[in-house]
Amino acid sequence: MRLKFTKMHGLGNDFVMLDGISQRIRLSPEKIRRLADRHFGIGCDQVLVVEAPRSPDADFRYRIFNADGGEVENCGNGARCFAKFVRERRLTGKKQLTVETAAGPLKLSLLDSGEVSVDMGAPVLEPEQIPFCADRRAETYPLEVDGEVYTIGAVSMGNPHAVLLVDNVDSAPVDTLGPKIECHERFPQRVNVGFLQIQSRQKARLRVFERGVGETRACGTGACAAMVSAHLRGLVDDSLQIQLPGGTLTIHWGGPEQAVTMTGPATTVYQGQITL
Ligand SMILES: N[C@@H](CCC[C@H](N)C(=O)O)C(=O)O
Repeated sequence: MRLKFTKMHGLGNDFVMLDGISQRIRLSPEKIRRLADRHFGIGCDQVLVVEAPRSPDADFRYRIFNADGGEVENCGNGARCFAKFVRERRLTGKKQLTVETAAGPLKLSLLDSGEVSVDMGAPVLEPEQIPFCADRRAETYPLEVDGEVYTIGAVSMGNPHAVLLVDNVDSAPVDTLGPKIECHERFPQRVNVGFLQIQSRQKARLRVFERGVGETRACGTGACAAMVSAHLRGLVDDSLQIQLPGGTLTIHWGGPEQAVTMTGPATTVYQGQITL
């Protein structure tokens, strides 16, 4: 199978983008791993496949796969790259788009500044829907790892996130604690793990250990989940600049039941073809 692809990134969270409308794509988990492999393939955190929508209300559908080959529900940086990809590939001329994802429809706007703004929908906080094992919904939960108890927020942005507050993200135990929480038994579908440093009511820093990938340069849904968790704890205002290792996202959230909005860049790196 010969595939045309575009390599893109959102703040360094990188993607192999595939147009599944003008070419036939059949990807096994092994082929996804091959595409994502930084030594034997193209290299990326996620593979995103654009398809025709199933509903007449949507412009497109897309599917997201982690570098480990697993399909996931949602991807914030991928959503921004998708909006730019379909314009650059001339699949649409629209600047306002609705896309179907496994987590439900997303609404996206290509801004005159070149950035993309995404209505990420309302966060899900009910433990069983995250899914997270807890007796009842709470703003924070104690989570025991290797005999030590950490305080976490648990949020779904279509995909599951745990959020821990740290004094300084530079010294946070992302590589050691991240994988332990990712596979913690209380998260039956595993979880993305965010380490959040609050700097002021409008600014924060974040590192994310992503499910199925490891630490990434940025995580869009992770930034949204971090905003929700910090807001629920009363630590931040409705607009937050979140600085990730790869750059800054602006996140807006007005509180429970409201949609989270994420705004940031999407960058095309190169196009190519690969035979799988
Ligand atoms: N990088 C993404 C999230 C991708 C999926 C995640 N690893 C998961 O398993 O849920 C983002 O920008 O949101």
